[in-house]
Amino acid sequence: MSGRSAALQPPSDAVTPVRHPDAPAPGELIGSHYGECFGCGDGQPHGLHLRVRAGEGLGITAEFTVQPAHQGAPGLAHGGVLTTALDETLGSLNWLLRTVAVTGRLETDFVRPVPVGTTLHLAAEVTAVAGRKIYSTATGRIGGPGGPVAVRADALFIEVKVDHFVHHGRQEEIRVAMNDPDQVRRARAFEVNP
Ligand SMILES: CCCCC/C=C\C/C=C\C/C=C\C/C=C\CCCC(=O)SCCNC(=O)CCNC(=O)[C@H](O)C(C)(C)COP(=O)(O)OP(=O)(O)OC[C@H]1O[C@@H](n2cnc3c(N)ncnc32)[C@H](O)[C@@H]1OP(=O)(O)O
Repeated sequence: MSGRSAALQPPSDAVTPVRHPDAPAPGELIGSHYGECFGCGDGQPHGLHLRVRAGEGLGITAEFTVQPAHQGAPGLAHGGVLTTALDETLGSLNWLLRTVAVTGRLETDFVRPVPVGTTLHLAAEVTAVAGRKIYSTATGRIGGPGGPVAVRADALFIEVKVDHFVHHGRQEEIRVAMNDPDQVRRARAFEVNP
């Protein structure tokens, strides 16, 4: 059963965006956007450590292996953790558009339980853009990239400036991030749009 809410239906003036000329090449492993990110950072021992690759066109793929720390029921992944994996994969589409955007709305269908130890094969794509609104969709499959769907999601991301994080983030972490040349370089890569 899947029914998208009205907020996730692109308006009639929505367009199909183009992949940014500086987007990572298809097959390229996309590094973490922030080392302390719960979804993709190496600095979080219980994080998802999601590994994301650029796909063709407006698509991306990712893998996440469910760890014991991710349980919601004995031996099964927590639904919120699975949603995080989808959110992180959908967020990584930012790299293809070279746009900084945050999740505004995210709707998840949980289709099959996902046992601990399972590698979730995720795939996401941008479906439409209308002004600052970016519409996207994702699936998580088990057993392989062509395996049965365990989770799927539709999302609306909203474009923001890098300043969004500087303004809203706790100063302690912002200070550390801004003193890290690698982090500043990653953030700057998004500020240069054609
Ligand atoms: C120095 C450190 C830098 C670190 C950053 C470095 C690099 C980052 C770069 C890239 C990152 C790459 C990968 C990221 C991967 C994964 C990240 C995971 C993603 C997340 O996990 S991210 C956290 C959760 N996320 C939030 O923390 C958002 C909280 N929220 C807000 O910050 C505001 O709420 C905001 C900004 C969303 C909107 O606020 P706003 O004032 O800018 O805009 P406004 O309200 O006018 O909305 C404009 C149009 O969007 C429509 N709209 C808005 N919200 C909607 C909703 N919920 N449902 C339906 N429609 C919605 C309106 O209806 C209007 O539509 P219309 O134009 O048609 O009227």
